[in-house]
Amino acid sequence: YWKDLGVPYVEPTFPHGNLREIGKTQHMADITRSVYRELKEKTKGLGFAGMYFFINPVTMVIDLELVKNVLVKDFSYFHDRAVYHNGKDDPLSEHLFAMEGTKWRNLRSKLTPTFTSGKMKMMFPTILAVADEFKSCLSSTIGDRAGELEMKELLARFTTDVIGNCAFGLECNSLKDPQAEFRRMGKKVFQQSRLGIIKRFASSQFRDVCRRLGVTNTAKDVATFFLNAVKDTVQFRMKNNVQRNDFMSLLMELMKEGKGTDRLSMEEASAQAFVFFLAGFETSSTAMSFCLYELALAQDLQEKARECVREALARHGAMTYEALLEMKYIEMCINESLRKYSPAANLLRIATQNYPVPGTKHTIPKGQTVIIPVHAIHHDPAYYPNPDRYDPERFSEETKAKRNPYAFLPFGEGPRNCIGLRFGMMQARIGMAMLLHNFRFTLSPSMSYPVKVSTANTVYSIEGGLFLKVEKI
Ligand code: HEM
Repeated sequence: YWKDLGVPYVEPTFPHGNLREIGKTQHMADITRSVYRELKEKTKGLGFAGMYFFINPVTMVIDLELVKNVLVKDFSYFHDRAVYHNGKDDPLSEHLFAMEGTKWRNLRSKLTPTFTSGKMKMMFPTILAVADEFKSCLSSTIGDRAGELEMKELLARFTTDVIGNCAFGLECNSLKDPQAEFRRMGKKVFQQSRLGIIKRFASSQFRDVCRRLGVTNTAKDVATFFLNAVKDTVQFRMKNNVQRNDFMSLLMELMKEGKGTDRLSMEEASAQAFVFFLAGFETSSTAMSFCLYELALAQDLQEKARECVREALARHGAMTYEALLEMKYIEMCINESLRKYSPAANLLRIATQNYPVPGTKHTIPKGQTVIIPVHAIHHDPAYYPNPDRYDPERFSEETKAKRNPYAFLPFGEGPRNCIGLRFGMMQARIGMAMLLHNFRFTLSPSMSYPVKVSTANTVYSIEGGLFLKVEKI
């Protein structure tokens, strides 16, 4: 296909196309990074390269101008994401991340008000309370002295409790109880077998056939757990007339208002709660893990970040929403982790109509998957000199202003970008500020460096654990 079109591509193998090593020796980030590196020069003037997911051709966008067209300028051609969903057999798959067309647009505009800065400010005290619990949990584990802790799991428990509290109004208790059901279920969704990863990709490519065959990607026990969690919460709130300023309340309103298909059913509401939970905890906790890892490697940067927290707290007298907004260096450190280790390694779209690629004789045909290789762009020396170096100064106002904004895409871009961006950044900032203010982190002799990336996780994350020496300050 690509050869006939005269488009540079990487030779595929049957039946996986370019995905042969996925979940085995490579993460999807490695695959797209190597295609990007090999073909960037050869695609000058064209702006894209060819790949294969199984037997299907996929367009990989390389030029940032074309990235902007796909995500923003020509959004009307690319409003859907190449994600499989099957509401009939797997109700939890019918969520905002996977929905298409008008149904997606209507729900997106209804859910957007949940994430305004005003709402973030209201949720701030809840997140702070979980951060305090996180601090107590670390303190009691290490006792008076320094101790070695596996921080990746602890951070995942922190974000699980935050999102459980803010989205469901539920105490997930995973900081207190590592075996808490919410944590167990969350883990199960992201840690997949190679077969599970391949099934996910295959179902995204052969959506109609899979729907006819009744293929599902959500494990039965996970589906039962989340459907019951939402049903119980809704029933409890209705019975006891509970009013809260959280995501669940908004969903309950959408279940009451509107007519016909406009009104959310219990299953549809559960699917939205499910995706907010999933999208909310793993991404943020991996971003924090990598940030902590880099700051443990570079003690001077860690000290600078700690100083930034101390100064803001001294100015405001306590950890307030306003103090948090002033912690610019913490934000720079998190952004640099999101650059170097973007939790979502790629963005996916489908062309919903034939798309003539500007300035070329080519057309992306209707139905074809389009991939934007975020991880590869974030490691391109043309945008980030010495890209494997961790350097928060890349996100100073001055340096940022000189860079093409489409070279930084951890939350995607355009109308279909991450709806939870503000919330994700807020919980990461609060978590990092609390950790650095109270503890010092150094490398542990029992861990090998540099850390490896897990090929079994859809999110770009550390293989095994992040063992660090943690010392009270
Ligand atoms: C550091 C944290 C986070 C990262 C790195 C992240 C990243 C992303 C990315 C890359 C996308 C796809 C964007 C695109 O295709 O252009 C996305 C979509 C989405 N994210 Fe996040 N996310 C984070 C936190 C959150 C949180 C906290 C929530 C909810 C509470 C959330 C909910 C969603 C949803 C619902 C979508 C689908 C939006 C749509 O299709 O309309 N995310 N996220």
